[in-house]
Amino acid sequence: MSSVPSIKVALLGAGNVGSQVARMLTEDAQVLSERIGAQIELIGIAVRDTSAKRHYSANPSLYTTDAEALIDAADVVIELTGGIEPARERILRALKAGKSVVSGNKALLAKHGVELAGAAAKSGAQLSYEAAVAGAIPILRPLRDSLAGDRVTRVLGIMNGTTNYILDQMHTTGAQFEDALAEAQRLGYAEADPTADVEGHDAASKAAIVASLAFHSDFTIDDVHCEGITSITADDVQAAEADGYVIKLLAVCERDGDGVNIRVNPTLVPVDHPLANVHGAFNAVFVQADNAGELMFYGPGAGGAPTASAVLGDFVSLSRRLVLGGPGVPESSYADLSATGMSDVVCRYSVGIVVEDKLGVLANIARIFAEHGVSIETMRQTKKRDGETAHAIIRIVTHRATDSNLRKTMAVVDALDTVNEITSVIRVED
Ligand SMILES: NC(=O)c1ccc[n+]([C@@H]2O[C@H](COP(=O)([O-])OP(=O)(O)OC[C@H]3O[C@@H](n4cnc5c(N)ncnc54)[C@H](O)[C@@H]3O)[C@@H](O)[C@H]2O)c1
Ligand SMILES: N[C@@H](CCO)C(=O)O
Ligand code: NA
Repeated sequence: MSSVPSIKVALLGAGNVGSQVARMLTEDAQVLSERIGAQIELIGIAVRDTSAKRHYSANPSLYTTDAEALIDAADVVIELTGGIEPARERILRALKAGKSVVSGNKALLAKHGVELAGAAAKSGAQLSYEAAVAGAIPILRPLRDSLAGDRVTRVLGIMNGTTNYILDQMHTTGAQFEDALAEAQRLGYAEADPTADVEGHDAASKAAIVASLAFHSDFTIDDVHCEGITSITADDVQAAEADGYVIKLLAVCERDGDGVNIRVNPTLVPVDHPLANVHGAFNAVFVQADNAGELMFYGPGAGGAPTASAVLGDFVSLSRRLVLGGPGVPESSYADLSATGMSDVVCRYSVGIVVEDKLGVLANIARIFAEHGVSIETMRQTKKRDGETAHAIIRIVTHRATDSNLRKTMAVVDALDTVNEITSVIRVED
């Protein structure tokens, strides 16, 4: 083994992911040490309650509530507590002292990534966070290293396991939204506050991280247009199936003129599209690059052990560099591109409108679409009877239109006396 006598590891957090990392660092310590070329030693696990029951019980003497003292005694810090504070302060404490850090904290990285990367670059420490996006799937290292010589034009995919699990259950078993969410929480996929998952914020954090690496710029979650899945109903799911689609929460980061458009929204995906067959908490990410063409990354996007695999990969990689010596390689943000707004984004749409079932209503709606330059591809009407009044549900799929034209169209349609409700406006992936 090398002249580095040992690498002392501090683990912050022992929840779904942290406890699996503790297990791997304990059970695989010898194998990991061989791969790194130096003995590794887990010196402590910072938790809030040292007596709490955990998925994996490490040596009881390792648990401590004094995270700061643990960080100060370590060579490498693995942060798996989540949230902004005190995670941010603790990571900065480590980086400023030249200690390398592994984190899976996408919420923090998508908000304060520039500050953290700056602290790492200043002290020469390394900051790695493969676990932050798409769980076990290697996607950040490919973007950062393997594709560093190419020009990425688009990254698109399913980047949140919880919402994919919920939508998949709604499609395949007819499960209710709330039941599927509870199961995703039980299985360890969801964030501590699952609002982050279902409102799309978790996928938006990931999209900001991915876009920053893919386009060599600094983006934060504030640069991401974000819609979650809370408004998706069983009716939307059934209507999508009737038209030959499934609903997926997609994250898209793409070159848009001189900038980058970054968005997260529910999307209708044709049933024969590869993304339609991404089930459960699996994720899939497509990357398009000028020379590589189209690449697809697929695998478990959430869960304790799969995510711990990505954490350990980062840990081995940065520990090898510690053994070799020299500073970490900073991220490049030379391109300095800006995020673009939504108004010029072009795609197809599926809309659901509840109308009074009267002569001329359909023709009037079709006319409004045409007047706004939004061409209708298909239109389907079904009867809906509630109480005295006869209603119809109109489902329209449009040809490609700009986001602004579609919004203007829907505003005019919504104002019609004969329109009861616009139940959904969902983008359609070609
Ligand atoms: N669960 C997943 O599938 C998954 C996947 C990728 C990334 N992540 C990320 O990994 C991190 C951990 O996720 P998780 O699912 O293990 O969460 P979790 O809620 O199961 O575990 C977090 C643990 O950290 C502890 N903790 C919180 N604040 C603390 C503090 N100040 N000091 C000490 N301990 C504290 C909590 O008590 C809890 O035990 C989060 O940033 C999450 O976004 C999770
Ligand atoms: N809550 C996240 C964990 C993985 O990042 C998800 O469901 O995808
Ligand atoms: Na990953």
